[in-house]
Formats: sequence, structure tokens, C-alpha cells
Amino acid sequence: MERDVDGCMQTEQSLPPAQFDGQASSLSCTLFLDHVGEVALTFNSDGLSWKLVEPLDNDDSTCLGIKSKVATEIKFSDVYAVELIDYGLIHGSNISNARKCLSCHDFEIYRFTVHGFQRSKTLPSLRVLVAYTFGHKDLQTCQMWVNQINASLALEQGRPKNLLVFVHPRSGKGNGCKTWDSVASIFSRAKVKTKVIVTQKAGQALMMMASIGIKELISYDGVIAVGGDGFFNEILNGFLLSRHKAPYPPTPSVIGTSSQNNEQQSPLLPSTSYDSYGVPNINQDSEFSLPNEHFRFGIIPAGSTDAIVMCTTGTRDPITSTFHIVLGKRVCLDVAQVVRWKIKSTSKVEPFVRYAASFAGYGFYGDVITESEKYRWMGPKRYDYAGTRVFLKHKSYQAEIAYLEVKSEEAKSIPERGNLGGRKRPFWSPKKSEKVVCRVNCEVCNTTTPCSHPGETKWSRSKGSFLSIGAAVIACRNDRAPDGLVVDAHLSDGLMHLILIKDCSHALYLWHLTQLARKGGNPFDFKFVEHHKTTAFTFTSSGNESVWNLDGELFQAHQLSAQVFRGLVSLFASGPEV
Ligand SMILES: Nc1ncnc2c1ncn2[C@@H]1O[C@H](COP(=O)(O)OP(=O)(O)OP(=O)(O)O)[C@@H](O)[C@H]1O
Repeated sequence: MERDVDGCMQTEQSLPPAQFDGQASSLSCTLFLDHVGEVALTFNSDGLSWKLVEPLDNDDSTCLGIKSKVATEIKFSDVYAVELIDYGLIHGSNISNARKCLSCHDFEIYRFTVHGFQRSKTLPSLRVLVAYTFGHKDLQTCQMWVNQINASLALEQGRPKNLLVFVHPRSGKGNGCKTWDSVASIFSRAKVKTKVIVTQKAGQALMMMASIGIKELISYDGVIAVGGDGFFNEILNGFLLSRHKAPYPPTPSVIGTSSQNNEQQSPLLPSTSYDSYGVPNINQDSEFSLPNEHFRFGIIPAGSTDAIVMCTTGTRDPITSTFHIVLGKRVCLDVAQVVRWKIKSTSKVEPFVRYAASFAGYGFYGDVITESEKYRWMGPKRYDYAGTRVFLKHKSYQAEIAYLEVKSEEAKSIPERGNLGGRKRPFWSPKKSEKVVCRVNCEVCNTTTPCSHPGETKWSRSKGSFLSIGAAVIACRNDRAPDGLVVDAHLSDGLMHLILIKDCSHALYLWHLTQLARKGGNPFDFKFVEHHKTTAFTFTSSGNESVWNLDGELFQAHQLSAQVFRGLVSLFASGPEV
């Protein structure tokens, strides 16, 4: 190793960029780091590291009397761009306890900036932007660093190069375009091409996704929704409706009538075949295979609820979502296929398919969404207003549900909330069962089978008067329910959580809702609440008209069936760091 005239220590410098990756290869050079001072910058196989040429008295810097660690490295996996910038100012050190103040003054020099993300100090899932500007008197040296860093970034796997972006301008508080503008420069700096479509009306993104040709579709690495859950649902449906070829779930009439046994063995299902784990078999479209590892969906949150973003990135932040997209993260997501058989009791049977990525709800949930649509002008507050109005009405609905019961190892060892295996339960119990929450590298999602007892599936039934019926595909965390509707629901375990709220007093229902709204609450520990893990269910209303809520969108259905497809789509995300 020898020092060259410009202060660079080089080894194997003659290696071309692509080979500049071995443990033996390293490049070290003295540069000026903006606002820090003179540093020895080292190029390592996995990133850059630097240390002050004149070390500090201790590892901390002090700014306005507040101590903070001085950054000393960035991994290539967190870098999204490097840019050579013009000859210009490098600011002197603002580290107050630097031993000497050789580099305390501003001066002009050639510069390059390394752009990346770092974990926020306050929230583990949150990412913030960082930019390190280094300076050197020699332009060639700066250019060499830029080339080497670019060569390493090119080796990073799975990063998108071309994306289709849909922006909903009126989403949430009407900030869809502003939200996109706040992150668009990150995409261009990262050299990710984007085709941006700002929607003009509801349904436009669905139509465009449904009609896009295979050639154009495969030219994209994914599609991004800048909006809320409803907007993402629209894009997802446009994508799946024409490409996902799977038999329908069984109709309520196939499962049988209420006069049959309450717990019967699974009948022969003419429409869907299920494997021995209770998972529906998929008949794939040969043009675009599903699940597709490469093609991913991204959501940049701008909606009123943003539950899908909360559950997949752990926060509700456009920069964090952009981090997951430009760095090419990937997580699988279960999707529920909902087939409506009849709109009203008097309608003829006409199957109509919709997909839901987070939640399908009836009764209270359907009424809240119907009511809230009247107050869309209120923005996100409409849900609180509509929720209060619907709660005060305290309506219940006669309906019949049949569900495919799935027993899992976990379900056997841990009593379910609302399902204590025949044991007598107080009407409310403060004890909370241990639950496995879905997080980054989730073991439950990464296991190959959704349940441990193949063949142990049976159809069970529940008939009566319900305040609400909910099927959660994921935890559905949101501002109103910080733990989600189901704290231990997973992104891709192949299961839905069916939550049946039987008719009860107004006070008890309020108690249940209060538990949902509380972090660490026990919303299922009530006699009137049933919680079942399932892969498929059917529903028939006893009334004439009934409204469901699919991912926050209205869906009128008198009779429907639903089944979940494990990991049907991939998302630019890695799961919450909770
Ligand atoms: N340009 C548009 N004008 C009106 N509605 C639109 C437009 N583009 C899309 N939509 C529809 O608006 C509905 C709501 O959108 P979105 O989900 O983004 O907002 P939100 O309801 O405020 O948020 P959330 O679903 O998170 O509660 C979706 O069904 C979407 O299809």
C-alpha cells in the first residue's frame, strides 16, 4: 500500500470497478467531509467508512450542548445515489469538541455527494434521508470515487429501474400530488424511471391496470400507488382481475344450510380445489405468473387510513416508503378473493369478483363506510364522525357465516381470544395471550405451510344477529387501532382472521371498541366476540340489502364467499420493525 501525491492510499487500484469488491481490495483517501472536517475515507466491500484525521477527544460531537454520535459509515445497501457536484463550498467543521480547528473554515473544492437513508433515532421503522458531501482538490479523484461507488450500487440486487406511478390527487387531505412531489427527486436521483399518471376520477387506475398490455407491464419493475388503501385496492384489482386465474371459493349453498350439523366435515367443493393445508390451488396465467417475485407493488401513503402501509413498513411516512421502493425491498402479501354471488336477496346469481389486501367487513364496518362517503369533504375526520353516528344507531344484522376452520400449532398451544376451547370465560378478562406479531423476517410468514396439521380442516357455522363481521387479511394497524384489528395477523401466512361480533349491549360494544382503540387492549376477550383463523368463508344475509367494506371501499353483497391466496403479490416493503 502506498500514498499517492493527493493523499490517497490505494491497493489494487488498477482493478476495474466490477472487481473492486474483494476483501483484499480497499481504497483509502483523505478528503474533506462537509461540516465535519478532514477525514480518511475508506472504500470497503459493503460500504464507505471514514474517520477524522484529527480524532475527537471522545466519540461524541456536541451541537448546541446536545451530544450526538458522529456518523462514520454508510453501507451500500442504504445508498441510493452518488453525484459528482460542481466545484464549490465545503463548510468547515461544526464539531465543537474537535481537538484542532484546522478545517474550521469554508473553502472551495471539487465535491461529490453520497445520498442514502438511515434509521431514525426515534422510531425503529422510520427512515430519514442522509447526504454526505466529500471534497477533494482533484476532480479526477472525486470522479474515481463516484465511479467506484456507482459500480458497487450496480451490484445491489432487486432495485427497480422502471416504475408505473399512479397519484390520487384527492386522497386523504387532498395531498396526493404534494406527497409525490416530496419524494419524486429521490427517484430521479436514484435513476429510477417513472411514468406518472395523476388520476382524474375513481376507477381510472383500475381500468388502466386491467387494460395494460403484457409487453408494457413487464417493462415495469412494479407499480406505485400514491394514495390510501382504497386507491391501492383499485390498482390491485385492476392488476389481478384479468390476470389471476383461480377457481372461485365455494358458494354458501354448497356449504349447506343451517339445518345441517354445526361442525361438519368439508364437503366436496366444485369450484375451488384446496391442497391438504386448506390453501386454494392457483391456476396461473402463463403470460404473467402469479405470485410474481420480481413485479412488486409500492404504496406511498397519502390516504386517510393507510393501514396497508402501516402493516408493511411499520410507519406511515412517504420517505420510508420511498426507501423500501428505491432500495428494492420485497415482502409477500396475502390477498383475499371475494366473490359476490348476489347483490340483493331478489337478485339472480351472478358471480362478481373483487380482491382485498387488508380487510373485508360487514355490519358496523359497512355502515361506517356508507356513512363516511357522505362526509368525504371532511377528510380523514369523516371516519370518526361517521363511526360515532353508526355506533349510536347500534344496528344488528341477521346473517349466516360458514368458515373453513384451520388448526395450527400456535392455535393449539395458545388459547384464542374469544375461543377458549370450551372453557368458561368471564365476559371480560384483562389477561392477554402471548401473540406472535408479524415483523421484519417474520418466522410465521417464512414457514412453508400455513398450518401444522394437514387435513384438519372443517367447515363450521355461525348464525345469528351480528353487530359486525370482519375478515382481516393483515393486522390492519391504523391511527384508531394502534395494534390493529388483529394484533397477531401476518402479512403472508395464508390466513384470514374472522371476527364475529354478536349482538350485545351498547355499553359492552363500546367497551370492545375502546379496547380496539387502545395499545395493548384486549378487544377479543368478550363472550360476544368470536375469533377464527380461516382460509375461506361464506356469508349470507337474512335481510334484503347489505353492505360490505372492502379495503375501505363500499361493496354491496347479499351473498358472498371469500378465500385467501397466500403471498399472491409482492410489495416494496420488508415488514414492520416493531
Ligand atoms: N381523481 C380521483 N378523484 C376522485 N376519486 C378518486 C380519484 N382517483 C381515485 N379515486 C378513488 O378515491 C377512493 C379513495 O381513495 P384513497 O384510498 O386514496 O383515499 P382515502 O379514502 O382518503 O384513504 P384510505 O383508503 O386510506 O382511508 C378510491 O376508491 C379511489 O379509487
